[in-house]
Amino acid sequence: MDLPKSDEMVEALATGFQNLYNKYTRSENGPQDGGGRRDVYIVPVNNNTAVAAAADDAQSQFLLQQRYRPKARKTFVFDARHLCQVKTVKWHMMRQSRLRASTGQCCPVCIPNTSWGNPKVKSNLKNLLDIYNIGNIQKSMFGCFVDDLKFFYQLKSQEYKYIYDEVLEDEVVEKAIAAAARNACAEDAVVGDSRLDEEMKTQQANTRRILTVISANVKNWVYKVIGWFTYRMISLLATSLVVQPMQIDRVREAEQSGLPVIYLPLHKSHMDYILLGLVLTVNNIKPPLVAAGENLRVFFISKLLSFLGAFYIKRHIDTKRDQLYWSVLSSYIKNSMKNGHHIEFFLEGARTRSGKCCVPKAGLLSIIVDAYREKVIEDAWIIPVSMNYDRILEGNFVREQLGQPKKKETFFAAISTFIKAICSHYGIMRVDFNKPYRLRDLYESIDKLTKLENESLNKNGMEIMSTTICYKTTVDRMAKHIVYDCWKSTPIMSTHAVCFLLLNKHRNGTTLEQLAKDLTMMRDKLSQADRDIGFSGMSIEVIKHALDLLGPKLVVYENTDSGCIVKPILDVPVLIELSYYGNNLISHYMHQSLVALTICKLVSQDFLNNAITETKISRKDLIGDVTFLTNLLQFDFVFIKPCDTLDNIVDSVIRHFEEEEIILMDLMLEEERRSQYMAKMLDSDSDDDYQRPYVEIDVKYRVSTNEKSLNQLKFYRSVMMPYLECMAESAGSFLALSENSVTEREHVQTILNQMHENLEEGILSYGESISLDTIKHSFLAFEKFDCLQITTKDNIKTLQIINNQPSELNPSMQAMSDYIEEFVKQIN
Ligand SMILES: O=P(O)(O)OC[C@H](O)CO
Repeated sequence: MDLPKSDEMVEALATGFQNLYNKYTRSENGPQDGGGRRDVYIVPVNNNTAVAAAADDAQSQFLLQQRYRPKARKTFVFDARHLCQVKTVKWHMMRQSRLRASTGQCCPVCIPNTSWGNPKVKSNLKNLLDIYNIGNIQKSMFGCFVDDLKFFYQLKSQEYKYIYDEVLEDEVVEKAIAAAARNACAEDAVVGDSRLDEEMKTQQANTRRILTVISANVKNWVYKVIGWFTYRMISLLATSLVVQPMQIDRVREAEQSGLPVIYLPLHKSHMDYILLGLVLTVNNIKPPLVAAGENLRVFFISKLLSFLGAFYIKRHIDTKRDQLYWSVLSSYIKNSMKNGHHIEFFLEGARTRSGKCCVPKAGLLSIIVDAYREKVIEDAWIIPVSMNYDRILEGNFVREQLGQPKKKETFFAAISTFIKAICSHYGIMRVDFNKPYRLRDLYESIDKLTKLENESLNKNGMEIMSTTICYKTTVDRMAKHIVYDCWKSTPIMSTHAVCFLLLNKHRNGTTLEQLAKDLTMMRDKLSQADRDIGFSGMSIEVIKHALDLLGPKLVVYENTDSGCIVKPILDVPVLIELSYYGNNLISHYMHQSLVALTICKLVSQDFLNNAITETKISRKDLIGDVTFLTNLLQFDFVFIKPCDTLDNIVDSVIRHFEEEEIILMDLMLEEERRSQYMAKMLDSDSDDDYQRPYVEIDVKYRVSTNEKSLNQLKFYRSVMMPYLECMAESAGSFLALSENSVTEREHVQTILNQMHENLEEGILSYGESISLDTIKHSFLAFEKFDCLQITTKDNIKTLQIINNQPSELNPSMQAMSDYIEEFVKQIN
């Protein structure tokens, strides 16, 4: 029978009350009022009454009461009168606190002594753009403009020691000066004392010059004035500047411990330095000295940034050739920490051009680790930070990704960006601090891993790493661990989610309703996976907000027969810009995508076109191909933490795919897995593990033919496909070369042109595959695979194909190209 809506509601309420009635009973035990009347209370029906009665001794009664009463009374008891009052009294609705993933925890393997805490915490975000939200500032009659000025004026002045002389007198720097002087005289036939003295003076002057450029010159009053000015400006640009107070408290605690704090943010925008400094300043936490690239040394701005703690460093340092420079820089950073300064630098070196996190460079981190090993500092706090924007101030990096040279930073460019910025809007900005941990803990854990690896190389009769290489590997792994964790805990902003869905699910457009449905589903899945979501509210409103920020140049609305359709514009520059935002989600999908790419390669084409019903793939093949992909993309992604293994990652993806019914659950598979596990356990327990070879049992996975599962598999595959397409184009380009060698600049251009042509012809499926970064990274990967040789002379890079006898370990460029093509073949 079809009930009208109102009848349905009455039915539902009646059933609800009936259930409630069955669960509760009347009790006369309520407190007496003034007139001696007792309130009637409703209490839950105690199913254990019978049990309680049977318990004859006082102790068991007491124990039962302890077990059942407090919880029941606290949770359920309510006054019956309130039920009658509900119609007349205004309800005070208690909003249930939203729970938020407690992201940014330390690695439980490498930092085992820091507690993990709850996976979910009460959502308690704070908008710092509301000045009355920050400190004890009271609203005055003059309004917030004057109030925030007063707030900045009253901020605590921090102590910043100028350490120029300490560095000049540092023994290491003195030795480097002497070495540089000796080197300069090395070519002279006869070197007298006066010649050496002269050269020493030249090198000392050189050192002073270097140091003047490097040294920050922090002024507290500038911090306050500029702090206030930036605060006002950001209030104009952004809706909110969001932080989590709990994270700020942790940072404050670390900062007050007396150890130097090393802030390591992921680099998205030039706003990063400003935001981090501002967030710390308004919370009365001493801001760090910030390593800035020499490209930011532009008129006026460089001085200003130096007053705010920026110290300028060369973008590329050759530690062997630039020994004097390196020793001055190291000494400056070490002495800064020794003198109570905190340090901030970007492990990735430059801002990400693709939106995803970049593979880190370990140079500056090695100085910090050196300082600890040389006992210049007792230890330090590591705080990975992520700054997130609904939209970045820089606009986009499309020009550079399409191969055009980077525009130089100038004073006028900065002013024009600033003017453009205040005429636009940038939505929400977020600053998240991961849980601080000790440098020593991370260093010692990773160092142990490296040493174990070296031991195993030794036992297997392979060439071991030298002490220097061991140390370099450790620091490199530390850097990778830090960015991996940080990227994985970065919150997802509204624009990220919408762009990701448009590119990977609805390239040809969809209705707002469908997009909202997908967004809701994605939010749920991300929350289940403990990813923090940087937006709230109804999905449809979130989408409108994101589309509004992205603007009409990227996404259009189209009226069709089936209603209003939201559609990304499929031009290359637009796709690159959309993928910049969408790529933030790759951190969540990258492992699934690697496995999906491999499954699609391993199963036959017929299967994906639904022509055959079932196929099996071997785990060994799967692992082999995933390993290849991680090596191929090693300059684009950090896929694995140093303390984890690819096997673990593949296993967890397989489990996830089983839940999604992409891989079919198989009892046999479980058996095989168990025996695999047992075999491994027995093998590791065994004393004579070097005599007996370990026999791996191969497991076969059944891939589902269900249409829904196949679509899901194709979705995962699409996430990383642009990177694979770019790699395939790059490998293919070498096969068409008439010469054996070519300059990098020339060849990059050839590849870019070829990609544009292939896109038009439909050979390439994803416009966003066209990416300068990935092309350059492909060269480095091919060099690692010994297919390509890269030589640099007079700052010109030359690429040369290696025509060695190809083997399984060293595939030729042809084999490399064929192999990658198998991953990117088009499927319906
Ligand atoms: O992204 P880049 O290459 O402009 O470098 C940005 C660095 O922050 C300079 O300090």
